[in-house]
Amino acid sequence: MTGRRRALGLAFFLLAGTCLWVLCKYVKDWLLVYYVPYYLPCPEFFNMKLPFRQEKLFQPVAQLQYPQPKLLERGISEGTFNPELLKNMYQPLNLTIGVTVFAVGKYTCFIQPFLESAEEFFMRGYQVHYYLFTNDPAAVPRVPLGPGRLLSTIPIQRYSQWEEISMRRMETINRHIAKRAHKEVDYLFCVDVDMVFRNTWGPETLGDLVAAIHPGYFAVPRQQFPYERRQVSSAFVADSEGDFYYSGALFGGRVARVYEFTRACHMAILADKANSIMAVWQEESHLNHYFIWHKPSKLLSPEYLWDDRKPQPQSLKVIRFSSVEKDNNWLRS
Ligand SMILES: CC(=O)N[C@H]1[C@@H](OP(=O)(O)OP(=O)(O)OC[C@H]2O[C@@H](n3ccc(=O)[nH]c3=O)[C@H](O)[C@@H]2O)O[C@H](CO)[C@H](O)[C@@H]1O
Ligand SMILES: [Mn+2]
Repeated sequence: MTGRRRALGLAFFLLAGTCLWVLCKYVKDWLLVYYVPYYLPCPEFFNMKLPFRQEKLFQPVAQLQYPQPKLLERGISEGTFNPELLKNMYQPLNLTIGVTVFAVGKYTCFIQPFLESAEEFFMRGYQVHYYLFTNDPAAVPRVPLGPGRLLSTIPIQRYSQWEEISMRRMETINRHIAKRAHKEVDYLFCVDVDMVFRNTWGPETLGDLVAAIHPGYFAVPRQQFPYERRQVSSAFVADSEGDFYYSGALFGGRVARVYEFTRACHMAILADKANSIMAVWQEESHLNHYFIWHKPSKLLSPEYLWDDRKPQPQSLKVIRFSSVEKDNNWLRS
């Protein structure tokens, strides 16, 4: 009798357990959050809702440990490529290179020197499409463009804080690629406007996902890189991680890769906003976080991103693109 009762009890527990497990599984699915995938390029997706479950934080079993790479052995720089050979390879491809640049508020004063110098040095002999985002289209000067080169001025709103203006570029670029740029360009570079070109910039810079070393950190041990170090931020990077400190003032690549990249950065920025936190160097921190697990396929040396305020070190043979002196207090007021 007790044996039968025990068997019945066991069967009951098994049944109840299974039911509970099935129930849990269903409830978990009901609790899914839905989001609208605004970023998908096809209009028919706009009314579609996709289920989204909070992504589990990826925790590697062992930390990725290897010595910090030396910059001077890496990175595109004078002497590491053959311009003649590259020209013969790339010219027949009939590529269009896009450039996004933002000039909001007083930053419109940088447009003229930026465009004039780009016309002189940037991707000469290729088709170039500049996308200039501004809150003040009337302030865009008329700069004569060479054949095959195009400028589109795109009106955008002005956020009150400069940090927000800078960070929102990720969102704006991402939407712009979905809406338009993916049909118009093969490669896209996204750059700061407070810059000028000073020397040739050619197809040696083209790659799937391209990044540049921040001019202030090319000779610094990784522990001293100004990555976001607070774990609550989605831009967090541990002391033992990171190859280079990349600049937020320049990134690029194949348009589809730039789309994925800007989307990931924008989502991470939104996640931080939801937690009332802003990464230490805004979108630059998120960019650096992204590049830890999605390494750029091409790295540009500081030749491609210098800063006029720094003396030119001997190791730097040419300066091709450099940030100009500026008065941040006046610009950001
Ligand atoms: C030396 C230094 O401190 N560098 C940091 C600073 O770069 P920068 O001082 O170079 O930032 P920035 O003032 O050039 O702003 C970035 C870009 O946003 C656009 N813009 C910004 C503000 C505005 O009112 N209107 C406007 O159009 C413009 O295209 C500008 O070039 O900030 C970035 C964050 O975003 C990065 O953290 C950089 O590491
Ligand atoms: Mn800048």
